[in-house]
Amino acid sequence: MHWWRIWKRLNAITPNPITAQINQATKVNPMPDNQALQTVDTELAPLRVQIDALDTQLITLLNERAKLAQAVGHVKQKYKQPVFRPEREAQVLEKIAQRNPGPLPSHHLQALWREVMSVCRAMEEAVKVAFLGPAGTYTEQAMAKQFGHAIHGIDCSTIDDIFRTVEADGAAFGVVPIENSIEGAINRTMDLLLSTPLKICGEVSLAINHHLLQITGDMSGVTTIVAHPQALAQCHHWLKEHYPHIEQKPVGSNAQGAQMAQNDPTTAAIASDIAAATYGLQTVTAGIQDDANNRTRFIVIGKQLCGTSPNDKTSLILATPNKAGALYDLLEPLAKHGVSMLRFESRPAKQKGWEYFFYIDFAGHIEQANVQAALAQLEDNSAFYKCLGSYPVTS
Ligand SMILES: O=C(O)C(=O)C[C@]1(C(=O)O)C=C[C@@H](O)C=C1
Repeated sequence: MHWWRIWKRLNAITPNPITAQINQATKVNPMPDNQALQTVDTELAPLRVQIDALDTQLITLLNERAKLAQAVGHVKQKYKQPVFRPEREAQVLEKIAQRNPGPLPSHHLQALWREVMSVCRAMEEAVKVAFLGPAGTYTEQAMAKQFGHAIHGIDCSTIDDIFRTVEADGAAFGVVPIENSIEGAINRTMDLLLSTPLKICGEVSLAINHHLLQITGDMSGVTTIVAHPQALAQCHHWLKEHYPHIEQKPVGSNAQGAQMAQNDPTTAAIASDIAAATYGLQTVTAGIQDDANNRTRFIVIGKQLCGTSPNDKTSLILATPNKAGALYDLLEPLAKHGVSMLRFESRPAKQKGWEYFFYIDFAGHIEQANVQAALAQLEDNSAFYKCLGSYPVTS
């Protein structure tokens, strides 16, 4: 028997003043384990009977919901319509929050419902989604946040691969990072959006918590720290302060770095807690990003156009004619038609020196009359115009 159990047994027979003090201070139940468990279980029994009864009702209700989703699936099949409808899912999630009487927080209920819709959707068809692999990346987390877990994830090794896989119908959707709250735009995604025929049909915002990971949690023999260049940049000051002499090596993804650290004690990785669990690494230091509110926004790309939801945004790429006041003229239609701009980024037009493409997000859906009027005028004013799609806003 473990010494701690023997000590507890002895104390149960002859209460000693030190234990009594500790018990008082920490409010530990002084009853021996089995007796305490029995007493607690007796008091819990009627509550558990009620939980079991509610679980039975929930099982029945969830299966009723799944049967309705199957019926929806048959109608969609008849009219050759897509299974995944992001605007409908956004509507369902909004209703969940509106109808929630508590005490469960709405964002927890919504997370549950994402999984409910994911399994209902899978009764229609398991949607194929391409993400930046290997297992354990933030992109995989973003994919699960958007689609739930009942999907067929296809792991790709680069952002380019994700675009190509979806373009070639190897997956119906892809999830790619587009901007980070510390480092700004993900340039490769921005550049690929310019030429792809794919549309944006959703977005996911994810809190990013980077941890320093090593196979045994010991940094004494570590000669290299590996991570995606974005993660290295997001932890730049922390690394400079704590490990200024260890070489930093960029790799394709943080999960790939974690995979490398799994097989090499001289390598430490910067990755998520999911990657740590996936590759059996120990956390040397948690939360090493320079900004505690580090977030990355991901977009969902696909061939599908999204219908309207309660709260949509639209993304465009524009270029101005090369003349004075062109940018002002370009954006004037947004103000004129009461459309609010949410994001404005520029990327150099690579073929032409000192000319730019402008990436603009604004509130509203392309099916709204004021948006259509603004877009018609924007298109007239632009030297280049591409609409990337309208899709539900998520926080
Ligand atoms: O309403 C639909 O179109 C459904 O297929 C049902 C459902 C759901 O479970 O609520 C499932 C998948 C769709 O992406 C949207 C919603």
